[in-house]
Amino acid sequence: MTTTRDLMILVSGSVCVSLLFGALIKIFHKLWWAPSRLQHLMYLRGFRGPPYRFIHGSTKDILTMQREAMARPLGLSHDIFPKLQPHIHYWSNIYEKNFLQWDGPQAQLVITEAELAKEVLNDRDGVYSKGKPKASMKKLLGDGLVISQGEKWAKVRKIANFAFHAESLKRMIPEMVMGVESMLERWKPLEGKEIEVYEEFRFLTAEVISRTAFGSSYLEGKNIFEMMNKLTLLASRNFYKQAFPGINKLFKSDDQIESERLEKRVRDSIVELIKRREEKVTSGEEDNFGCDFLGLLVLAHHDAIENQRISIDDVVGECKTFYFAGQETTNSLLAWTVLLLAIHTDWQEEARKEVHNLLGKQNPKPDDLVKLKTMSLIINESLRLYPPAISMSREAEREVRLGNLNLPANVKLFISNLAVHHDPQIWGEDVHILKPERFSQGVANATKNNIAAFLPFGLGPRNCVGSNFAIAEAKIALAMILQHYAFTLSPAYVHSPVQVLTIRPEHGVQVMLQPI
Ligand code: HEM
Repeated sequence: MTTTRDLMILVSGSVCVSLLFGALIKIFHKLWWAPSRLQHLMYLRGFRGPPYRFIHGSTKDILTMQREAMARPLGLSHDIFPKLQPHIHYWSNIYEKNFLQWDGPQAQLVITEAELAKEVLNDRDGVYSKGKPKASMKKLLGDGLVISQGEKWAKVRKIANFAFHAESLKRMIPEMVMGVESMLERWKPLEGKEIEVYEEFRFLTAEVISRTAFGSSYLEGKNIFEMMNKLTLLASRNFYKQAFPGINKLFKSDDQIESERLEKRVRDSIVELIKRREEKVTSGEEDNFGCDFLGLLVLAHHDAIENQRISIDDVVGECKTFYFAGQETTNSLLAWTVLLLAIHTDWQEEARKEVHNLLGKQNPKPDDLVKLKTMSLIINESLRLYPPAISMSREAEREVRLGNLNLPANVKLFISNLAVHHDPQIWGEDVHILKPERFSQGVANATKNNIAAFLPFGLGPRNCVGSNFAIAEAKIALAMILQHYAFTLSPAYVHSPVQVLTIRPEHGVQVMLQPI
């Protein structure tokens, strides 16, 4: 005879089975049915690319190709596109210049054509959003300016534009000069010897962003930078990792646990920084929060109008974003430019001549920077060959016509500016050769009026808010180095650009330093 207990077991058993069945159907739909159907639709619309593979999409192939490319020696060649984005180099050759790949179950149109990149980045109809960030990127950058969208983005972008506009930048120049002076002081014992500059520029760029944006020093923010550096490594290592839905919530990988721990510690340290700034006002030591970026953020956090206020987590997210974006990128630009000048000593001499004619032994002043024309050509060519940020991501919010393609809604877009910068059809057969003179008649002339052919700082409403800051810092550092030193490449240098979100020299950049 069936008891009530048996009945309950039967009912709860069937509920469990139907829940499990429902979950399986959902997973099957997400990981197989939806991508397969979308793939079919996109093939019919003329999109080509590697076929979708269960769960992983194209990511396993991408990781394999990247591993193989990293193992191939590069010599001293500047032909870095096949090394850093081997899958894009390969697939854009065998399919189409703009092809379809799969970031796990998500369709992703890879764009290597300048015209399409321009259309997406300019986003005249407001179709292309930044999309949902990967969890690891969110841990690194919070919901800061690089990631945020809509009103929240617009509010902070206004603050950042103000904090880094030309007049504010002028006030930052002396801090930049001071940072370079202390770096050159550190270099004195190494005169006539080998020096590794990537690490040197890490300290410099960290010191400069700390002083100019956060009113502190590298030493004060040291633990934040160290933790951000670890988070960067973890975010980069897990960029293409895919997991079965739900599994990553039940079983966290060591990297996830470590990222969560670091995320919390970074938050605590930044909240401390914010509190110290607030206390200066509450204790009467200062009558405002300050006019640097942190001061403006804290002010926005205390806005009298409630719906204008930004939360403490927003302030933390922006600080993380600027600690990262303000340091890693310029660090990379400086290291690659010094490498190029160490190899191409004729251009080093040209740049030094210009610096001597303009500045003699004086430190650069704000108005001098625009007059360093040869330096601008060299920096542009360095940014073309070794763009610190080699890609940009977007998502189509709705169905849209892109070039001659009909793009379905919710497809991700991956723009490879590295591919565009290394495209011989745009730059000519000497595309991999350092030729700063390409830019001598201006960027428009170098790109034959195709403005999206040169995208080191992006384009359109989401372009880089710190581009002038980065160029000013790079010019000051290079000018002051050239005033004091000549340098050649050390025999110890091994050319191995690697992507750890930005492009880094895997083994550093070693140069021999000769005082002049
Ligand atoms: C050589 C140095 C730099 C390079 C190559 C670079 C590159 C870029 C690129 C390509 C973008 C556009 C991303 C996209 O469209 O998705 C971007 C955005 C951004 N950059 Fe930079 N950047 C540099 C320096 C800096 C500095 C020094 C700062 C801060 C002081 C900064 C802060 C930002 C921020 C906050 C954004 C997001 C802007 C927005 O979405 O509104 N960058 N950067």
